[in-house]
Amino acid sequence: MVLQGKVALITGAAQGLGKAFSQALLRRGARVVLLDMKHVEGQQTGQEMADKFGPENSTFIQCDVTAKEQLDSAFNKASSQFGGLDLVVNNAGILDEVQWERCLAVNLEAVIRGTYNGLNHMSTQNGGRGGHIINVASIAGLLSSIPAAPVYTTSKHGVVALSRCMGHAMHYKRHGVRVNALCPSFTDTDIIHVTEDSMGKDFWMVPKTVQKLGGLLPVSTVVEGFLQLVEDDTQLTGAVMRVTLAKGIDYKQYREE
Ligand SMILES: NC(=O)c1ccc[n+]([C@@H]2O[C@H](COP(=O)([O-])OP(=O)(O)OC[C@H]3O[C@@H](n4cnc5c(N)ncnc54)[C@H](O)[C@@H]3O)[C@@H](O)[C@H]2O)c1
Ligand SMILES: CC/C=C\C[C@H](O)/C=C/C=C\C=C\C=C\[C@@H](O)[C@@H](O)C/C=C\CCC(=O)O
Repeated sequence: MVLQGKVALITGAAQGLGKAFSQALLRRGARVVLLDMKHVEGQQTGQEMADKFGPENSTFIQCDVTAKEQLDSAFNKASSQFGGLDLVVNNAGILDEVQWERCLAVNLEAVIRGTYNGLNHMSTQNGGRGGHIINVASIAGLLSSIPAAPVYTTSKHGVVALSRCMGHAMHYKRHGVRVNALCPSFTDTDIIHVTEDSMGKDFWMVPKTVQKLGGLLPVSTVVEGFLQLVEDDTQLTGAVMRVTLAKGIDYKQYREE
């Protein structure tokens, strides 16, 4: 996808990966709607983007992705303000094994809703232009050996499965919308600074695992993978991109099922 003039909606865009993805898209000439539940950080990031790239090219909408009305309304606002959507990035996520129901609601249910909303808005069947949905999963969504984070891992496995199903050629033919998953390993953002309050007694395993894996990915490497996926012009759909320190950027290969 050539990004110049395209319209993207990104959830969890106030900070971390979502903010970096937004900035990368704006740099390439896209217009970006930033969604986040954090009002102060979101306003600040929105202002930063407006100052750098022009106020007409981005907007911040406060939105808790788990609240159906807020998410639906944010999609409607984004679409009417910028004249349709071309790219939806379901990125908002949390790591919370204590309030695990919330973890599933943010990481999985809201990504399902965001994927369906993206299809509704971009489908050629509904008068849309077609487009691309990128669901931010995690390497955790491809592993079954993260005992400290069973619900987070489950949620991310769900995101990978959802993206592969909705990225299937059957859906692509119907809607003209590609769906792919992005699976980074541990990256240098706030989410990995876990405490006992959110992770329970096994929280200490996270820094240990990071150490065992050789450290954290810089955000810039994940942005590089993200941009490769967005700018891919081979009609890739249902794909799962991995970004790891050990192997860099690659795609998980699946046998025919
Ligand atoms: N950093 C990593 O190690 C890593 C690795 C793989 C995948 N991921 C995934 O990347 C995504 C982005 O995380 P990050 O690393 O930038 O972490 P982060 O904590 O810096 O950013 C997450 C953002 O999501 C927002 N958010 C959380 N709940 C929300 C809700 N209900 N509604 C709207 N916004 C909400 C937060 O306010 C925050 O701005 C997440 O899905 C995460 O699971 C992160
Ligand atoms: C616990 C989740 C924390 C942060 C969220 C984020 O999505 C990152 C997840 C990234 C990767 C998790 C990897 C966990 C791996 C464990 O199974 C560990 O035991 C593996 C240890 C060594 C593997 C060595 C290797 O294969 O190279």
